Amino acid sequence: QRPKNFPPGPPVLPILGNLLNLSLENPLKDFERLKKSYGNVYSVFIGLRPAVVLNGVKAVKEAIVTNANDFSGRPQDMLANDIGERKGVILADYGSSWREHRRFALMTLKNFGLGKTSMEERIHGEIQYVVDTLEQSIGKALRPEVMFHNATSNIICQVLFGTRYEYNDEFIRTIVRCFTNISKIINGPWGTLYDSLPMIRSLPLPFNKAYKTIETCKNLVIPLINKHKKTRVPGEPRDIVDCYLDELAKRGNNGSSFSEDQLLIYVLDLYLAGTDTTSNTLLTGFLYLMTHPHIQERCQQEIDQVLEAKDRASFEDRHNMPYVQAVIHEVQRIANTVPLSVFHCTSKDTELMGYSIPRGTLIIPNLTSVLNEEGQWKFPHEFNPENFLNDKGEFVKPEAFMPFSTGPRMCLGEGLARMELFLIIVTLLRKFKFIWPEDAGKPDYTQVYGVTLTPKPYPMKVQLRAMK
Ligand code: HEM
Repeated sequence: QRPKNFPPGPPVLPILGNLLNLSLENPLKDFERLKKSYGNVYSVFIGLRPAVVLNGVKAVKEAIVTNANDFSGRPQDMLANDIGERKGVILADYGSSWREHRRFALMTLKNFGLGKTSMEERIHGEIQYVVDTLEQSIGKALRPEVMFHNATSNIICQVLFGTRYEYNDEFIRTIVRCFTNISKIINGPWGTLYDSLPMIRSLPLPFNKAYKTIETCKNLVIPLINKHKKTRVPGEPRDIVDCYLDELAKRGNNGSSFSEDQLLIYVLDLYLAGTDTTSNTLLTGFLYLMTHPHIQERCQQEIDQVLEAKDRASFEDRHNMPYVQAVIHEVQRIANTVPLSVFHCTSKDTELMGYSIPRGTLIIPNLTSVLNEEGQWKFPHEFNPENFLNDKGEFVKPEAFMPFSTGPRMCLGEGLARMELFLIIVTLLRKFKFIWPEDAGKPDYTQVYGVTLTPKPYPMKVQLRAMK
């Protein structure tokens, strides 16, 4: 039953809690409906587990920014944590190991060139393979999901392992398949049942496959780490794995949170967080650009004007491209790539907007409710770059733009993701015209639910643009 002064919510059934109020396939509409009945801060029981859902910019910020110390934990007893052994960054609880690994990730991402040229070099290097793939597809319809997925995967692989893979490489294909399967299990009905009903966890049910699959991933990465150990020159890191090994040598074994076991999960974390998110955002972007040709053309005009004869775009050019910036941000708003953020958890008994919330309560920041919140956007329910432009046509970023979440747990890959989105979209729009194939019927903007939202697979046609 609800603790005293807990946020309101639908009546709770024994054992099942509110599972019957939520679609296990896609609960986003249910969360929206419950908001209408119970307000911006309400509670649901996912089986036996109490959860508080935060809706709208005010409630989300008040919890995870203003009261960040109380609201920045991660639940530690769900399938995802059990698989990840509570290590790494994404699912680590709010504490010193998380803090050290987060700081280290931000620092190493910076040293590998975020904001400097070398990250741009790596991204541009990978874009060339995308350009080649598109050039080979001129005149034919192609399905872009594998291409974008491989590109974002390679960018993060270069930062992590200093290497990229051919688009048909077995490593990439296996790791992508494994992560897709794990995320399907975690998000699907079996994962939800595992999280809601602890008594079924020891039974031989389909969620056990997730443990086997993560072993396959680890077995792919262990040889890479071993190779780094053999070939590295201490103090001269080539990539993040080398940086971590340097740090490990420096810290030794005296109580540090850094260890080789941590490294394995840390690397898998960054790979996982950095791939699907960015590629799904790109997929949404090109779906909308193809089906809104006037917006695509206006971007191309601005790109031609700003880049003139320059041989390629740099991230700095964004400051001269307000319209392109507005389009990319609008793509992120509509893509709503991580719709319920990553779940948080209260780390102590606390209060929010007059309600009492005990320690250990699951917190669901409903980013969807912020990205389409009425009153925060000029056009909350349509794809319209005007959401990010003021009367003078200048780029502005409303407070409710939080696809990367906010507060101390906010996405640490934001800088990398934004650089990738900008350079990929600008380079491709400069070179190609993207066309919705005539025989493809009406575009379907429905998204497939998961930790990340994905557009349904769609076809794409490309034509070379005459370079100005
Ligand atoms: C468009 C692309 C991306 C989106 C929309 C996105 C979104 C998010 C969101 C919503 C969170 C949860 C924040 C919270 O718990 O409040 C998150 C966390 C995280 N993201 Fe991203 N992300 C993207 C790209 C990336 C990339 C490229 C990386 C890789 C470097 C990355 C690494 C992480 C990590 C490590 C966390 C966990 C942070 C923590 O728990 O402290 N993300 N991201």
